[in-house]
Amino acid sequence: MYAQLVKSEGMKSAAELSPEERAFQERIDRGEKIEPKEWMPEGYRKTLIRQVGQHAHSEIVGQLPEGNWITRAPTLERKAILLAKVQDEAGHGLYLYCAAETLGVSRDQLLAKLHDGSMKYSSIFNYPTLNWADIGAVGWLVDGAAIMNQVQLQKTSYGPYSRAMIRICKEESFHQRQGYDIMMKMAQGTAEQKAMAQDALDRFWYPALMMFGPSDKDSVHSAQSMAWKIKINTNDELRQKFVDQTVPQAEYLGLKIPDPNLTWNEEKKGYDFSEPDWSEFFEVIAGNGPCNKERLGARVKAWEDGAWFRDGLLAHAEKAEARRAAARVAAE
Ligand SMILES: CC(C)(COP(=O)(O)OP(=O)(O)OC[C@H]1O[C@@H](n2cnc3c(N)ncnc32)[C@H](O)[C@@H]1OP(=O)(O)O)[C@@H](O)C(=O)NCCC(=O)NCCSC(=O)Cc1ccccc1
Repeated sequence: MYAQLVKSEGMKSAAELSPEERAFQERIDRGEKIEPKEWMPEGYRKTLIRQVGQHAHSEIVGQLPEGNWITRAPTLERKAILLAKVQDEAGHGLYLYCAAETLGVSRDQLLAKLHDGSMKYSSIFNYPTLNWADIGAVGWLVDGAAIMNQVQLQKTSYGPYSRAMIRICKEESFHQRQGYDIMMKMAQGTAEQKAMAQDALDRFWYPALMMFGPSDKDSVHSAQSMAWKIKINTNDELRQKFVDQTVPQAEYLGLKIPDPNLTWNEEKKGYDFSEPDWSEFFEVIAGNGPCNKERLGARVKAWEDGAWFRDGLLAHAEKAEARRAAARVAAE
């Protein structure tokens, strides 16, 4: 199995693997889960820290575009739903930071890398949410794309990551349903509301397709990550599945996918569709998207504003420890 995979940069051939690495690869090939204290190649650990850490950062930064609309939700019910959804994303982030911590990196270290720009988060959260229809489009398309990826990641080889995905997927499917419900209301509303829904779809379609990462030929990590079953599918496979799932949903809403080349291909039993503008994608992940500075600025400010609270917690823990130490001495 390993020998058949196309090599990615820096990836060893089957013959180059050490005996430990070969035994590790055999465990992966048998479908065994790898648990925190077990031996793993350094590259496996590093790749997981990168992916799980970026995933956690995406959940945390991902609160910002929707959080922006909590105070402006059109009804009390919509507000309560959106509030719950955004809180769920915070929970996913914390859950994923815990999974990353089992690999020997602290949450503070990961956050420092997010804040200095050396770790990424999903490109999608660098686009603005301009009106209420965008909140529908985010739930429908962004959570829809996130689940398409995460359902597969439930089968990932690292135990803590795979278990985190099971819980997260349950919540993400509620998120996607609430987004689709907003789109339904708008698409069935006044002509103006339907136009807003179409406009939101027009703006979010290609950024949602970019969430799956660059096309397979430009994906530097896929081959090694798939050999280690950190990733289960290629970026293009998941993008295709997402398009095939989403087109009928758009048709049901009476909305048009903004792609003149979208056609059903009977032979592959899937849609042919236009690629996103990859130069835009690479600009966004290099920090030059419409909202990168605003998003990162908001996270750095939240970290700095929380300094007094972290200091307080630390001072309290130190006092409590000093009291325990004094009690131990007195008891001796
Ligand atoms: C598929 C991929 C994202 C990328 O495949 P890989 O094998 O890792 O990389 P590949 O070689 O193909 O790419 C080369 C370079 O390009 C980077 N890059 C690629 N794509 C992106 C991108 N879209 N954005 C930014 N950067 C991207 C990639 O890191 C690498 O750069 P590096 O070398 O690190 O500097 C994978 O990491 C994965 O499945 N992650 C887990 C899922 C996950 O993180 N989900 C997040 C959304 S969760 C959510 O949204 C929930 C929610 C909903 C609503 C509201 C709030 C929250």
